[in-house]
Amino acid sequence: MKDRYGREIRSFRISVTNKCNLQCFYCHKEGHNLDNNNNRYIKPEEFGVIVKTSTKFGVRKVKISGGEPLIRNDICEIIENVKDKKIKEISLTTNGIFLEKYAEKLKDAGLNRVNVSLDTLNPKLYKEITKFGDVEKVINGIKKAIDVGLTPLKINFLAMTLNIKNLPDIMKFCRNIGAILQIIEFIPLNEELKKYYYDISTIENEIKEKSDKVITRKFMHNRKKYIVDNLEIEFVRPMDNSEFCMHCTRIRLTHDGYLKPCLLRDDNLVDVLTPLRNGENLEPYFIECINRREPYFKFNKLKNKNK
Ligand SMILES: Nc1nc2c(ncn2[C@@H]2O[C@H](COP(=O)(O)OP(=O)(O)OP(=O)(O)O)[C@@H](O)[C@H]2O)c(=O)[nH]1
Ligand code: SF4
Ligand code: SF4
Repeated sequence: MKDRYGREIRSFRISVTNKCNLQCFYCHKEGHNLDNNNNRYIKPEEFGVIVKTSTKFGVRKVKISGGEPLIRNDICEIIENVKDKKIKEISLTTNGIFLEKYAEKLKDAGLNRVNVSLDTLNPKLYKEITKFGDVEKVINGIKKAIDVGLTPLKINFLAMTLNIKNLPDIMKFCRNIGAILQIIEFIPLNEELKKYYYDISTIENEIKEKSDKVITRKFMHNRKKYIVDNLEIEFVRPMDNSEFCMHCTRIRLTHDGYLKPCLLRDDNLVDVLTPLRNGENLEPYFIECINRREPYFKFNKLKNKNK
């Protein structure tokens, strides 16, 4: 099904918890919502029903996120329930601290690949950014995940003024271990964070010039992917980027059971857990969520078909 802006629905990002073992100063608290009610803790089989319904509207890829998804001790059961013949890929985004411990079990449960956040290899700076994190654990987790085949593994590098000097080291690391590098533009959530904003277009231009090949990821916000000396580098530039939003094919589920039409909005959620627990058909709730979708950064070429 397409939304009012002609955008298809292909991927479903499900937050399985709003809790995290780290406290990054820039955290979006993506899993966080108005409702902090334990009764709305979603069970593995409930994720299964919700994801199965989403496949009727075009979803073929599931991204599991948090908070930190690996703090749920039933994470493997969640993955087993989400598996469906129509779902072509299940991936998970993690801070990597518990990855070494879980990698093999996740793979056995049916997870295809992981994205790991890594803003620096420097232990001191890593701790400064994450408050409690030990970067050694993350590095070991990444290596283990590659060993067990949770690949292609992506490293998420959030480009900020305070870590941009670390980018060459991260590039070298990714090249050595065969990971894909995602360079993500930082979205300052408040005035105080604006000093960390770093415009990644200069780096993108440099990389574009050096690259051997450029690929556009259709259905993934039309993101550009560059290949430089065997290293794949992808740029994620959501800030004020109307093209990014125009090609957005994602819906989300909050950790407490609301369908979320857009990452950056909390005012248009659709409760799907209550109807699920009342034994209702969930399709009308998905239709409502899809109808509420709007590109956050609008582009004047986009036409609202209802107008
Ligand atoms: N604004 C916006 N940003 C997004 C969206 N999806 C992902 N991002 C950004 O991209 C970052 C990386 O997301 P990941 O969860 O690692 O996965 P992904 O890159 O979206 O997906 P894959 O490349 O397919 O693994 C997030 O931290 C967000 O900053 C989206 O729909 N809207
Ligand atoms: S690891 Fe992710 S969820 Fe946890 S605090 Fe950092 S940004 Fe937030
Ligand atoms: S900001 Fe909203 S509309 Fe834009 S890409 Fe992200 S989720 Fe999609």
